Amino acid sequence: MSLLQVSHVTHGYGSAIFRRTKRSTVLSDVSLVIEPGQCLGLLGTSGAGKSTLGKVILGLDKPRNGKIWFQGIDLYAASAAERKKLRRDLQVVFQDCYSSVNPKMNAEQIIGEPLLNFEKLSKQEHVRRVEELLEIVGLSAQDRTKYPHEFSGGQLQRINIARAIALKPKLIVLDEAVSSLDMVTQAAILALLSHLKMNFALSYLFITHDMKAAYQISDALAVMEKGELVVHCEDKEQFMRLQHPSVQKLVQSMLPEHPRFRSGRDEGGRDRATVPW
Ligand SMILES: Nc1ncnc2c1ncn2[C@@H]1O[C@H](COP(=O)(O)OP(=O)(O)OP(=O)(O)O)[C@@H](O)[C@H]1O
Repeated sequence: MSLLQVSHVTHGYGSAIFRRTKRSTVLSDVSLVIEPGQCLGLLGTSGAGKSTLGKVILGLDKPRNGKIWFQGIDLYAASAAERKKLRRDLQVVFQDCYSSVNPKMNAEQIIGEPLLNFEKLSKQEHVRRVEELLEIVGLSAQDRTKYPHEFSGGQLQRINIARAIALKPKLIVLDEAVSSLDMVTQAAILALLSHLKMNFALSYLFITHDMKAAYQISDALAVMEKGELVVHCEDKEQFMRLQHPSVQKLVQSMLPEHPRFRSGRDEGGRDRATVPW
């Protein structure tokens, strides 16, 4: 059974006014799957509908049509008890690490919030779990008393990741989660996410416009255009070889500056199926 199955989802915004329907379609008949332990990179230009799909998958925005199956349960038809369980297993990390946290809460309060909501831990156990989570994401136990303004953007995104993994979820929606970070920090956070995925058997929906970042972290890749899923490929190496114009454009966008890697052929005249670095 797939972990997540998005089945023929259509969604839009707007409302019917005086019987005249003024609605825009943002998602058109989107279907995809994410398997346990898999990262699906979801690419597309601005306004393609990626974040809207993320919200629909998170259970935050009921689609007009179609179904979201998460762990075999119809997300929008689930009972209250089922929804509570699904909420634990479905987490999110957004792009803006600063607006994702309450500036008046310290790291312990931020990371510990889901634990307080979902688990009954003693004060001692609670602190120990928070300290452990801080260390898992590459910060130190002493950081628990610090406030958001005392962290860099990269460190704060680590705090957001620690909060997202606190309840040992199955799927994390990473919505442009590394996009606002500088290249070095971005690489470090991508390495952390890959490490966590392997060690905690996590699955990700990695929403991005950055082909290089998507290639680095994903197993499968998909492309959205104007609300439609135009490409969905289970194997990222195979994706790189697709002739679809959107894929070609994305592959070109990630070619390194070095002339050796600019052409589609290597020194021996062989096809470069993938981009080496
Ligand atoms: N709450 C909303 N009300 C009305 N329109 C919305 C709303 N949220 C998004 N949209 C519109 O839906 C379309 C898709 O937006 P969405 O944010 O899902 O795209 P995206 O691919 O994630 O783009 P970006 O990479 O810029 O975030 C856009 O045209 C956007 O203006």
